[in-house]
Amino acid sequence: MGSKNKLKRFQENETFPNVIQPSREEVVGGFPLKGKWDTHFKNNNPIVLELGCGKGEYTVGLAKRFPNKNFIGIDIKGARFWKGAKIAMEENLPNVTFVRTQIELVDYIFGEQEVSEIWITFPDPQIKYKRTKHRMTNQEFLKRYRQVLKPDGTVNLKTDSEFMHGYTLGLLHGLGLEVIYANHDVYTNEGSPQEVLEIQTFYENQYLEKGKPITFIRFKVN
Ligand SMILES: C[S@@+](CC[C@H](N)C(=O)[O-])C[C@H]1O[C@@H](n2cnc3c(N)ncnc32)[C@H](O)[C@@H]1O
Repeated sequence: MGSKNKLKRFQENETFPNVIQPSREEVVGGFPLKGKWDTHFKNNNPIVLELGCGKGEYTVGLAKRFPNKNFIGIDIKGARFWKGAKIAMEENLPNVTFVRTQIELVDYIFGEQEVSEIWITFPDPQIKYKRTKHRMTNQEFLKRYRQVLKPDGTVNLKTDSEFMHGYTLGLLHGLGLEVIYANHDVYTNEGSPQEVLEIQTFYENQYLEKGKPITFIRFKVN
């Protein structure tokens, strides 16, 4: 994407009522919506996050399927989720919001047990040992997810990365955390939830074109 186009999207994001772009200081210095997201959505419906949402295919796709839940897509790249925000506005989806921030700050943005469900869609697997701290299912991230999730809350990981799939399963096993469902090739082996099969993301489509199997895990962190 050219820089002109990015700038245009940044400017448009500023005008979108379903986009929040706080500074880091605003987030760590006491984020006003923390613990009060019901005031933003004007209802008490369950809150579902998509972390590293890119263009926000899951945020928008799930929001259409589950109108009685609220969906929040988080990504540091606003020019990407501009797409999802625009679709949500055009299709009048009041249960969609995007926040431009770092996933590492998730526990500054949501109060304890404020979130019902988390989706992590095609994260960069960060395979190199030195990159472990950026891997989105490492123990530090799991701690942050535990902090914001309800006790029975679930995390959903959809990825093309066999490494990420195996790493996460191993870690969950070692920590004694419950794996509700796991499938190492969702389009070949039956049994995955409908939304896993029906919603496809931008990155996913690139992997599908290369014939890569897509994996899925639904797990608990409590
Ligand atoms: C590989 S892309 C996947 C995007 C999308 N989920 C999809 O499947 O098409 C990973 C996304 O995570 C975002 N991301 C990576 N690390 C992040 C972080 N620490 N905080 C916020 N966003 C992050 C990137 O900007 C990128 O959009």
